[in-house]
Amino acid sequence: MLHVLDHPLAAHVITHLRDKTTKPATFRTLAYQISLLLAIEATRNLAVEDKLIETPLEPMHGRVLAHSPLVVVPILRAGLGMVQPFLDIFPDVSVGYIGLERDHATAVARSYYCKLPPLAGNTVFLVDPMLATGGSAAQALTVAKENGATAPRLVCIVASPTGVAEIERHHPGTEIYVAALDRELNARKYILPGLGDFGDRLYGT
Ligand SMILES: O=P(O)(O)OC[C@H]1O[C@H](OP(=O)(O)OP(=O)(O)O)[C@H](O)[C@@H]1O
Ligand SMILES: O=c1cc[nH]c(=O)[nH]1
Ligand SMILES: [Mg+2]
Repeated sequence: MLHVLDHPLAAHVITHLRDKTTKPATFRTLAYQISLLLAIEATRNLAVEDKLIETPLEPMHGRVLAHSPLVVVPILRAGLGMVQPFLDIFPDVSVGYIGLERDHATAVARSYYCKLPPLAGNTVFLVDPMLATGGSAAQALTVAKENGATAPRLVCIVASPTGVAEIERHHPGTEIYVAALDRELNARKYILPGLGDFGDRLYGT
């Protein structure tokens, strides 16, 4: 199922990310901000448990996160720009890495790295800012499942309708969280209107 962020702050941040005059340092800050909003949305249904505490005035039953380790898996390299908010807000999180690179001519993703902690029984978030043809994310979901993930969630900043359809075709039922669903792909399989090459804009390459 596709979830599209619906929040004025998300709209504000994504517009500045798209703006071609935004420089890498600002781009990285904005990537952090939008990923934080996505992390909050994608964890809306995490389990909580009761905890008896005392405020300075009286005892009360509060709620805290139940023990449910999270694993965040960026798809290198651009996905690295989405990891930090997960590390900052969740107490019990580990990080895995899947390296995939699209061929510039064919747009087909090639795997060059994989290092994953145990995924079985954990809540797994694959993070990659751009869901274009969907080829990279579909491959990464397959790898995550082969390594024990049961229902890995996909968290992206900008998605194309083609990419969403590709995920639904290969991995039906995947929860997909995006900040924006854009119009289409161009002939070079870039998202329109999109924001250009995320990895290049993040790292100034
Ligand atoms: O949906 P797809 O058509 O597969 O395209 C999306 C992929 O392309 C980009 O990565 P890229 O291959 O440019 O590598 P990079 O992150 O190292 O720049 C992006 O970060 C996704 O991983
Ligand atoms: O529009 C796109 C498509 C793939 N990768 C990007 O960085 N941007
Ligand atoms: Mg790139």
